[in-house]
Amino acid sequence: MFRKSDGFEGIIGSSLRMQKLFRIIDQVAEDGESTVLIQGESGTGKELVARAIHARGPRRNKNFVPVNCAAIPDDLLESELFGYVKGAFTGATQNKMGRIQYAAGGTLFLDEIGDMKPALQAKLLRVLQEKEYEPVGGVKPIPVDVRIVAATHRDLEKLVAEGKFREDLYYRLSVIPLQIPPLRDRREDIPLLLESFTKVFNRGKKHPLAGFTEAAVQALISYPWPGNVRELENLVQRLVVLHGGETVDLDDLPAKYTAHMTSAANIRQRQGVDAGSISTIALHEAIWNGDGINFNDLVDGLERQLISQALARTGGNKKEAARLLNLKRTTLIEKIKKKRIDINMGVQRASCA
Ligand SMILES: Nc1ncnc2c1ncn2[C@@H]1O[C@H](COP(=O)(O)OP(=O)(O)OP(=O)(O)O)[C@@H](O)[C@H]1O
Repeated sequence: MFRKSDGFEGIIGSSLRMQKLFRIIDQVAEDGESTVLIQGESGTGKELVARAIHARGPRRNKNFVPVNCAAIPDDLLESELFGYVKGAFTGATQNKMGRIQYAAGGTLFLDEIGDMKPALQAKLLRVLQEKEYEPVGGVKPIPVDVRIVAATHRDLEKLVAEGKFREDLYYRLSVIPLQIPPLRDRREDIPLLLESFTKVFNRGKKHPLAGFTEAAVQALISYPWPGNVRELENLVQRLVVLHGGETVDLDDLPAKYTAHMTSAANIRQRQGVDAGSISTIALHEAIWNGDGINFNDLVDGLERQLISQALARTGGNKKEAARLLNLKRTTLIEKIKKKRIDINMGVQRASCA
């Protein structure tokens, strides 16, 4: 979808939470050995994170091998992972290399690890503890050097408590636990994701999508996104097809993306009061959930957006951007450095808007 040069290894996000995640990915990647357990809801980008860990670490020149433990039937998963020797079962007419061996020297990404059956969990534990495995039907252990990155959208601790997941394997896997926040907990990223996906899906289109009205963006910012970034990506793809050449307004959004608002008219009214002001994004009531808000994240996200937009409007000219923001130039430069704001990103965003 995104190129590796977009965002952080193709992961888009400028919220404080994502910036923190990027820093941790770099630390984890550098280590190159420890097992990582990535947890997060479906569609939050767990596979992207696993790929980034591989791509930024010392194993990058060897294979990254993804295996979806939920998608492969139980009886096939064992031979897919560990391979088999000739004669292991009817139809095994020759030796077959398993994906663990294919990942040797590189990274094995075990997606949906929570779905792995107990017998296989025991075999995997052996790989982690002894750094060796036996192919199906084999008698001799084969040594293997592989980094294991596992992911799940399930609560593994709960599965352990219910006796469905081995406790020893859980501890072995979660040497480095990474939690990816759901999109509703980093709503500041939504405008950037909308712009970035629009740019991608607009490529080569005769009638590219012109963008989104402020009201449409407001509605999308306050939508709960149960399908996370995958859902947002799919929505933008659909809008590019159905509304090419237009600016997406509230009425163009499928009903479920506006149903959470009190009424469309209500939003327009708010817009009227504070037309064009980005502060309505951060102050929208929908940011309040049962747990309260993350004040620092929201303020940081708002600052980033304002700075990026000012840079975008001025083609990256810091002096002009500082004037638009009514900030001292030195203050702006300090903030750009401290927040590691990508000046080019702002300029690109301006040219695609
Ligand atoms: N921060 C992000 N920036 C850009 N694209 C993203 C981001 N997060 C997710 N995506 C995109 O969303 C889709 C789902 O991502 P991915 O498969 O990594 O999620 P996942 O958490 O592994 O999902 P699942 O648990 O369902 O396997 C992909 O198309 C991916 O490119």
